[in-house]
Amino acid sequence: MASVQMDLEEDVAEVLLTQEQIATRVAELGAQISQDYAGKDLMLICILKGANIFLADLVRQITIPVAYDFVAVSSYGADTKSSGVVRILKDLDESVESKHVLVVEDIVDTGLTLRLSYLLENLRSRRAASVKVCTLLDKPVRRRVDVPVDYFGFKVEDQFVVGYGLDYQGKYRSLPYIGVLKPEIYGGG
Ligand SMILES: O=P(O)(O)OC[C@H]1O[C@H](OP(=O)(O)OP(=O)(O)O)[C@H](O)[C@@H]1O
Ligand code: HPA
Ligand SMILES: [Mg+2]
Repeated sequence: MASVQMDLEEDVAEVLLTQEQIATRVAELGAQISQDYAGKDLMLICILKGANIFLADLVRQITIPVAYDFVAVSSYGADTKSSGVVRILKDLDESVESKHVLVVEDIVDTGLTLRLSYLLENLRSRRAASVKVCTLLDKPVRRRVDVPVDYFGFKVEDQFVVGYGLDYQGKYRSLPYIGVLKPEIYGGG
């Protein structure tokens, strides 16, 4: 592995999900979504930045026609805890009217990003035919507000995870697997 990746790896205490485990599960999700949305006008909406790697892999496992667009809503900033304030930084470029929308997230943790952004309500008010949520990781023990998760890759425990798009202070997104950071990295140990 390249030396930059080796530097990042030194901060990882444990690999939680390997590249292979992720790929297998993403393929299963792609197959399920292809079956569920067959014959429908499917549009994936990726929440930047964390979900972009999942989106890129997921769309290539979907075997029906699929479009995608991006929104940016950020709450975590540089911290490991949600600030509770969610800003819309970038809106959709395309209309979702009469499309079956699947919102793609890397992780649903407290649920505040999806809830406080009113993204799901917003998409419904723009007359999407349906609005569902697909997240790679679901961390239900930390949930503070109810969020409908229609598809998930893996459930995770109450640990701050990085890699495969997930960051800590903007770092670690490029790791090909999902790992747990050493507590000393974020002052937790
Ligand atoms: O359910 P929650 O507790 O709200 O946490 C989940 C959200 O937090 C992360 O985004 P972040 O705000 O870190 O932005 P990023 O994707 O640009 O890293 C992640 O990508 C989710 O969007
Ligand atoms: O565990 C996490 N890792 C990275 N970003 C996150 N945003 C919410 N939870 C997490
Ligand atoms: Mg983040």
